[in-house]
Amino acid sequence: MMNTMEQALLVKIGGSLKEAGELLDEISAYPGPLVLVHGGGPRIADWLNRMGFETHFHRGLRITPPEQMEVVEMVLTTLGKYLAEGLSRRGRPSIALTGRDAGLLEAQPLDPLLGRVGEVTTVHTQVIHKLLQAGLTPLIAPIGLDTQGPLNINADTAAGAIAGALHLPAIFLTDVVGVLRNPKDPSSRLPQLHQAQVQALMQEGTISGGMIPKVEAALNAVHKGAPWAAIARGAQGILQQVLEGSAGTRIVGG
Ligand SMILES: Nc1ncnc2c1ncn2[C@@H]1O[C@H](COP(=O)(O)OP(=O)(O)O)[C@@H](O)[C@H]1O
Ligand SMILES: CC(=O)N[C@@H](CCC(=O)OP(=O)(O)O)C(=O)O
Repeated sequence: MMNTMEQALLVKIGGSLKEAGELLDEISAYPGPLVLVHGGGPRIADWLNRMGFETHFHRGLRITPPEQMEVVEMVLTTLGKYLAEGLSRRGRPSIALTGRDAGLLEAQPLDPLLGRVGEVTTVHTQVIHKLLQAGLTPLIAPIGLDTQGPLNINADTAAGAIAGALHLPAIFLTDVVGVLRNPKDPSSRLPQLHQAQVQALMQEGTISGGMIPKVEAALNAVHKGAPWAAIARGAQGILQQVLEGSAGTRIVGG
């Protein structure tokens, strides 16, 4: 049987994670192949604010007027380069990509009312496989492409689509220990959820804000072919703990 620590994984790095150094130590030390997707919501908000733009969310998605898309793309691209450098320095050579590179993420607008917000329609997995074969870790920023140009894709949504296309387990690292029964009580972690339970928690409002795209992405990954998906807090030792089932919330099919 394959050693669990050599299991290939997709890991989504949440933009809410502030301790990037410790997290990069953890991710770079993982002994198996990794495909990484990163967010950057707080940094995007900061730059939009500095540029004098107002930002609004609808169900966890940033409404992105075309004139704000350039800022979103600049922030995510720069952040990807910074993270790739940090991982490479720690001994895991990594390449930062966006969906524009080699046509990686084909996308379509989600709803005209959300502006340049997109969803992934096709993941061109070949480029990911080629990088992995070359011993390089792909680190993907959630920018997709349609005929009009780049689209802002929620990083969880992008990670779910990519994990599904690659049939890889997905771990969404964020700033909470998992899905909480009471969002104010970190000891109320729900260890495992299936689709109907997730939907009930969304309907009653227990799952809200940025947790909505995360659970929806986890469900989508599982529907598209990922064996499972988990939501966990980015911390030292977390990947092993999630693989063992001792941390996070695991989302399963059915
Ligand atoms: N039921 C819930 N359990 C845990 N977190 C929740 C829940 N409902 C909403 N949240 C919120 O979701 C946040 C995580 O989403 P987000 O801030 O978008 O993270 P990231 O930037 O890592 O993608 C948590 O910090 C918490 O405020
Ligand atoms: C459409 C949409 O919401 N895009 C996100 C992309 C970044 C992201 O998802 O970052 P986190 O992982 O930090 O949330 C945004 O503009 O914030």
